[in-house]
Amino acid sequence: MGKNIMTLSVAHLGPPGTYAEQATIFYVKWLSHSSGLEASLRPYSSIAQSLQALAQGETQLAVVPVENSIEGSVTMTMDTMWQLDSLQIQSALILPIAHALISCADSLDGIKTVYSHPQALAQCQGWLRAFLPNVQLIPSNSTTEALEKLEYDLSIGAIASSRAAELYNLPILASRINDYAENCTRFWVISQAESDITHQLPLQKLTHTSIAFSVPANVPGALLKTLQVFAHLDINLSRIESRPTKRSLGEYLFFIDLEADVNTPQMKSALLELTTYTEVLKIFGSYSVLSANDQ
Ligand SMILES: O=C(O)C(=O)C[C@]1(C(=O)O)C=C[C@@H](O)C=C1
Repeated sequence: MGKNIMTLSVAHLGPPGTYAEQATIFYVKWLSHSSGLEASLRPYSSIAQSLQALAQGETQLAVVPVENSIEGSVTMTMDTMWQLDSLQIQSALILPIAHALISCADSLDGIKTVYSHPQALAQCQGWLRAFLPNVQLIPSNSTTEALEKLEYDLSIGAIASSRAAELYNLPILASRINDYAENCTRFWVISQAESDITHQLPLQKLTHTSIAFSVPANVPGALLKTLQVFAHLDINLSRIESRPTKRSLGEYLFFIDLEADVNTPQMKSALLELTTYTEVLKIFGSYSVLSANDQ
């Protein structure tokens, strides 16, 4: 098969109009400009399903949200990355997020229920408390999942992007309702580990590495020992998050982003030394960060 002839498919959270789709469109345009690779978009109904589709080979890439500047980690992404084996991060991209309240109601007074992804509801919680204190908030799989209901029920609102409102031809009742104006979400572009696609994607300077691990016992210094490995080798951490192992209360997995390329001698020896202090260690790979700010 010709190297650049096949069209890649990219899984993302749907239905159309999500921020994940917006991030995917940005990445696909960037791919086409920088390497001539063409890609088609495949929406899935949850973040977990888009990663599972990738793991099962239904698509070659997936674009998933990882972290938001207001609300922090997207837990569904972290948990699924841990559960699925052999996934590799190819790029990170940062997308500015501006939420709108979309509804067919005449005014805010008519709204009884607001749907959105839990991340979006959380990013607008102050605005919701101030302007819609008595509405019922209903979490959905994505910001756009409930949009099709809106034209049939004037008492429903949804929080999504103004781009989504345009796409579904729905009115915006309030714009820029996120509690902090500088709202950004980081996404990862993911492939299967050691897949052919790795060799086709444009070469980039690998500036970050993401890993996750569990520690063998809940003893004093267990986390400290792992962090000291990086401190001693002068490797900077840009993020650390914990998630429950789900095995028992008080037991955690740690997700760490490092500012270094996995192929450097320091990182190679750091990761080797790290295995002495970890139970399970997953290396999600090295990548560079693209900014979708100027789209
Ligand atoms: O529901 C969407 O539109 C998404 O793309 C998901 C998601 C997220 O999970 O963080 C992405 C960006 C915003 O932070 C809000 C929601």
